[in-house]
Amino acid sequence: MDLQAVKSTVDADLKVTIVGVGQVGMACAYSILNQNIASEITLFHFILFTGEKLKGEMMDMQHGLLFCKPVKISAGTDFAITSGSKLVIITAGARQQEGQSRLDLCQQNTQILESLIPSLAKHSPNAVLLVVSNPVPIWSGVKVGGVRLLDIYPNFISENENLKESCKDLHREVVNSAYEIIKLKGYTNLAIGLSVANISRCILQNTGAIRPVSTLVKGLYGMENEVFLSLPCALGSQGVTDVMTLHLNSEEMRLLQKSCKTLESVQSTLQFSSS
Ligand SMILES: NC(=O)c1ccc[n+]([C@@H]2O[C@H](COP(=O)([O-])OP(=O)(O)OC[C@H]3O[C@@H](n4cnc5c(N)ncnc54)[C@H](O)[C@@H]3O)[C@@H](O)[C@H]2O)c1
Repeated sequence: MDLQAVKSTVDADLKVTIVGVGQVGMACAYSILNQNIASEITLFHFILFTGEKLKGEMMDMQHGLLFCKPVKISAGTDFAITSGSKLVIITAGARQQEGQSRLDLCQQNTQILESLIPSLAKHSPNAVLLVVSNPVPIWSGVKVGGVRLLDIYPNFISENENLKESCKDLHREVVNSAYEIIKLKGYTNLAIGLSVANISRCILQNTGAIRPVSTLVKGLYGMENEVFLSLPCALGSQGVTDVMTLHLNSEEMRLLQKSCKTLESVQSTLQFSSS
């Protein structure tokens, strides 16, 4: 078997299903199409919510194939069309409105996920599920050459008053940036689409690269309960293969555990139709 034959076998097997064809779903589909990382992109949508839009989105992407590497584009409202996916990306869900936090969407999106995941898993039992619908907790950190600045010079920020203020401003801006974009254009989609395509590449090509994604943190950093929150994780064809252990100072540890408690208290209020 020559290399080309091996390559085409691998490529032919990389089906990605995108669930939900709203702003985020289509930005993910378009970014994945442009990055030549899937052999098939399937758009799936609940029949109740679609009208003619699903067909329109599929045709629009198909018309662009002249300018991309060959990819099969399909779409449908029957779960059977998602069969055999390697990766299922869920973007169906209520979106944040101005003034709403990610946590406000929890109950509504939990019910949507409950209605989707069993059937998606039945048709693609080996797929990695990537949930984009909110709430998705976000980890963010600054490193230079893979090393945290604070690990080299722990007092770098605390000894420099101007820098301390700049860091606070930067932190505020990062935390508020999505809300600012929602205020300006009504939703966020392009950056998240590119970010999802990048995560998809790590999974489909089994790269082992580190990306911040939300994962089960029970047993890590002294957290005892079943909470999912974002930490830097190694990603491969099985999804999250490792969670990175970071050196956190006592303040960072306190904040991480505070986030854990916040998510835990939201989780405890959620109602599941199966329970
Ligand atoms: N993880 C992130 O960083 C990030 C960034 C942006 C948006 N989001 C989230 O992604 C989700 C989608 O956002 P969007 O801007 O594409 O919204 P949108 O309104 O444009 O599209 C939502 C899609 O979900 C479908 N949908 C809505 N209710 C449904 C239901 N009950 N059952 C099945 N399908 C349903 C809609 O028909 C539509 O296709 C939201 O939850 C949003 O908060 C996450």
